[in-house]
Amino acid sequence: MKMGTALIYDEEMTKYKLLWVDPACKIEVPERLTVSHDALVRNSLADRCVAIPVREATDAEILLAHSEEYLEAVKKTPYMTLEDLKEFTLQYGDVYFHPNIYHCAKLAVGAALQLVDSVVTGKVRNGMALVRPPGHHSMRSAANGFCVFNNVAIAARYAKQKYGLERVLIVDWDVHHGQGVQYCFEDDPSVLYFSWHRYEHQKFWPQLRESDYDSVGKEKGAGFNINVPWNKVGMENSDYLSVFCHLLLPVAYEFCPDLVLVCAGFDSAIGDPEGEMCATPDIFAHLTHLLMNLAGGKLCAVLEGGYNLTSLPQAVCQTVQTLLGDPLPQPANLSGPCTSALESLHCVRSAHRPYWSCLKHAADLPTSDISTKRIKLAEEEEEKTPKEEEKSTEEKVWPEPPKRVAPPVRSVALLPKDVTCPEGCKRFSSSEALDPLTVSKLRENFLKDADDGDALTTLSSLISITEEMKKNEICSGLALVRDVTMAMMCVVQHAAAALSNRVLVVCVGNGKVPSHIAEEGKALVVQIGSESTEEQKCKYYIPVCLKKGCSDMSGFIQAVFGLFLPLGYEYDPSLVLLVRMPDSRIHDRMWQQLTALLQSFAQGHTLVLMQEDEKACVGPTASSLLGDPAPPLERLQAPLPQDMEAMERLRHRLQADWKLLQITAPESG
Ligand SMILES: NCCCNCCCCCC(=O)CS
Ligand SMILES: [Zn+2]
Repeated sequence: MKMGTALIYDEEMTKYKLLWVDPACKIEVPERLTVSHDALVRNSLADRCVAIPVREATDAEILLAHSEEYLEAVKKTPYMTLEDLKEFTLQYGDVYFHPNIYHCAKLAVGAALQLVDSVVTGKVRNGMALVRPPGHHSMRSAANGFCVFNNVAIAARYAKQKYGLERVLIVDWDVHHGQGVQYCFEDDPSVLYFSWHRYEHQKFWPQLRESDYDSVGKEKGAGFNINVPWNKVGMENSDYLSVFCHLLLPVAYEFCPDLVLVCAGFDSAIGDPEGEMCATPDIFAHLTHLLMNLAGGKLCAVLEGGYNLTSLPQAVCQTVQTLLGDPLPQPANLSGPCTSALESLHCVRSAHRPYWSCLKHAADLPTSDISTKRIKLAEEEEEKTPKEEEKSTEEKVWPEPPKRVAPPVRSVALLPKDVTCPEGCKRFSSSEALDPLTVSKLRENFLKDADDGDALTTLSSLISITEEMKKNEICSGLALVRDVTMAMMCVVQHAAAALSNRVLVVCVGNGKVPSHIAEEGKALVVQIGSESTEEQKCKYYIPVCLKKGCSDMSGFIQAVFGLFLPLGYEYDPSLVLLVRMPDSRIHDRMWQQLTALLQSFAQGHTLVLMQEDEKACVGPTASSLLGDPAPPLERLQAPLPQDMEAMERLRHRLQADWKLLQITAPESG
């Protein structure tokens, strides 16, 4: 049954601010929280959430990540004069104290712990805590980067201690490196910390050598710390999605966490004076969605940074709206990752090759001298060419994120009469008859015997469903049909021709897929099975072969992240047709993961076709279409080398046409 989304916020955390002049700290203002919460209220998102009260963290909880002497020192700050506070602040970097900041810092930790309790006990499915001060820079005995206590690090330790969780994933999409989190867990294999951050070859704050991609963790924790340095500003949506698809998600699924914590900083969004990146607020809807099927959906997002008072609230709303299960926005401007991002991606994948079986086939590191020399050359080159005056971040403009309207009907089911309709789904019965022209075309094009009334009804119903999707009256649907291939042909033909849709067709299992439907590019057909179907005929028909077939979960999930998702994002369809071919042998859990992840595209307009005898799949498919998190896959063993090599060759061949398939910079080959 559908559980809610927690929202944890208390205006007490707005009651501290900078009391003196300090240029480095002036951006960290109370308004960051008020504009974010006001936007959630204004967009009717707050009242759709479960409001959970904050509480103060106890000393014991704070001591999970901090030293006693540090806590004792911070405890004295409420009684300090302004001069004492200034003096006290001097011992730390890029942070300020205030008589009420200790109280607020305890509430920020308490808010994160309340969120963990609500999600882990199942009171809610997921949630977000809007807090300040942020946490990910604070260290065992030091405040830093606006942070006093490490909210998320404490939450991870708390979750493991109180609930006996074995594995916690921390995703830090803030634009700064959460060095405090890295130090906390770098020798701990039970906490996987992933962070991307503005780095500029160590020139950007906090200018730490250990923020680079080669900090992979220590001793038993080797492999469980992943740093993606952004060596240029201006990173866009494509750069973020490429790192998720080709690095974070494969590793995260292999890690198979019991809980996902997000250091949800939005200074990585366009317009932020710290990040100077160009990713638009709607991308956070996709980043959130891509993490929501890990850990059975147990996801806790805790605010970190974010200083542009326009993009911050927009990104917060995009994140919360996705946590609530609303359809995703069409991703904006995917032009393919930039060279610098590809270099970073390549370096990180190579550095982590020894630790993750999904990366075992990552190409070698670009030999270091070439890479640094090339980068030096590139920079000298850049120095020469006069940079056109960059707009300051404050003048940056971007379109309002698109309204994400949930259609009146979430999901329909086209089923034989004897099959019960899953709860939450609406049984589809073609109410209005189709126009006679369409009917006659169906007869002549698709029906083996023209008098097959049932087949005609099924096909015309499928067409009606695609039309109602087009009008956004229905979000998604599933259908049990006698012949999936004929049904697929019919839907693609109609959708591509009549509705000028771009249709992404995902065929799971062997079976002849008439590739002519892909010819003119109105449909992109990807097929995954156990037979190496005839060589890839054209740019729009892409067969993926797994030696052991679709029952091989680790090979399958690599195809999903390494191929299907990047292709889908780049193709940007307005309809997704998911076809379960007869005897595909795919596991239900993998099927549910795929059904959930494909809703990244086409604002969730997914139509699932299954053979009539697969009645048992109706329930699980419906729950994924209704937005329930897919159950976690078991821990994945290594994918077959020959499968990975085949996918590597396929990716290499296709990346010229499909930029999001690239994982290395062009010249490094
Ligand atoms: N503008 C370039 C100078 C860098 N200033 C760094 C100030 C600390 C930022 C910490 C932060 O944002 C936490 S998420
Ligand atoms: Zn930050």
